[in-house]
Amino acid sequence: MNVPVPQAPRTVLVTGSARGIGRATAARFGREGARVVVNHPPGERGFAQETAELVTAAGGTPLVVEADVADPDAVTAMARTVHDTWGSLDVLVNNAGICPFADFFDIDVALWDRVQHVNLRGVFLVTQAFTRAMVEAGRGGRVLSVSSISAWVGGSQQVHYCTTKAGISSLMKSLAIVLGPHGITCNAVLPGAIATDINKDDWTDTAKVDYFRSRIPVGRMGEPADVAGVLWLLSQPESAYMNGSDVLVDGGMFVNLQ
Ligand SMILES: NC(=O)C1=CN([C@@H]2O[C@H](COP(=O)(O)OP(=O)(O)OC[C@H]3O[C@@H](n4cnc5c(N)ncnc54)[C@H](O)[C@@H]3O)[C@@H](O)[C@H]2O)C=CC1
Ligand SMILES: C[C@H](O)[C@@H]1OC(=O)[C@H](O)[C@@H]1O
Repeated sequence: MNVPVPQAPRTVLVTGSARGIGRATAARFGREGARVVVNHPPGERGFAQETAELVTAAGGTPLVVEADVADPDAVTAMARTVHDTWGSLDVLVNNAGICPFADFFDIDVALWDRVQHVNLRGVFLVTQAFTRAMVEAGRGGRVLSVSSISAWVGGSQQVHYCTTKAGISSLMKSLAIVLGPHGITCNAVLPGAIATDINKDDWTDTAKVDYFRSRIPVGRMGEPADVAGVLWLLSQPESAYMNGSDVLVDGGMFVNLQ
């Protein structure tokens, strides 16, 4: 099936868009006049409202929806709200994620499960809930999931986290096969070191920040807009033949071994 050109205004869901990369991505899609679902977990409505104001200021139309992506019932309710309000999506950005740094021997089952449920099960739940209607709508579309450079490398304090990022990348490859025949492409974006809250505490270690910066050929840490721009690019008609790809967004950090 030829992938139809998405018709403006497009309807976009960005999970975890109260802050960080998700916020920048929601605002970026707002700039094209999109209808943007701003998703946030319980307790972050204030941040989400700030994102909604940015979407509106950029020219888009926001819809703030609370849902913990790890909670199947909350995801089902979010899908019902979005479909009742705007119908099916054109673009799904699976962005929500957590990375509570911890020593391997300090990771208990509860922490392991929480990271797995938010970062990986959440992508499964949201993608299944929303692509079912996308298939029925027959307009094609995009599923873009934020994996990480951590899908390709390890982290001594990220044993629980890196596995979820590798899982996201793998999930997109299988879904590329399932959804491709419906004109819905599935790709993973793999950011490197991006200055957001997820790193706020970890980057108080100035030696680590200096090491990261020394590994990045473009000479700077990433910003949320660096990732948002690539996510927007991958939503464009010109990316229609990318399906099952991993797209590094790291300034050259991964390849810079020597
Ligand atoms: N900042 C970085 O260096 C990198 C980040 N990433 C990924 O980028 C994505 C966004 O993270 P950042 O913006 O950096 O961090 P962040 O901590 O600034 O933002 C995370 C977002 O996820 C939301 N969130 C957390 N748990 C949620 C849940 N259960 N349900 C719904 N939303 C939830 C938060 O409200 C927040 O908006 C994550 O998937 C992260 O793994 C990947 C590679 C590098
Ligand atoms: C949370 C990490 O510091 C950040 O997110 C990732 O996926 C990479 O490991 C980055 O360093």
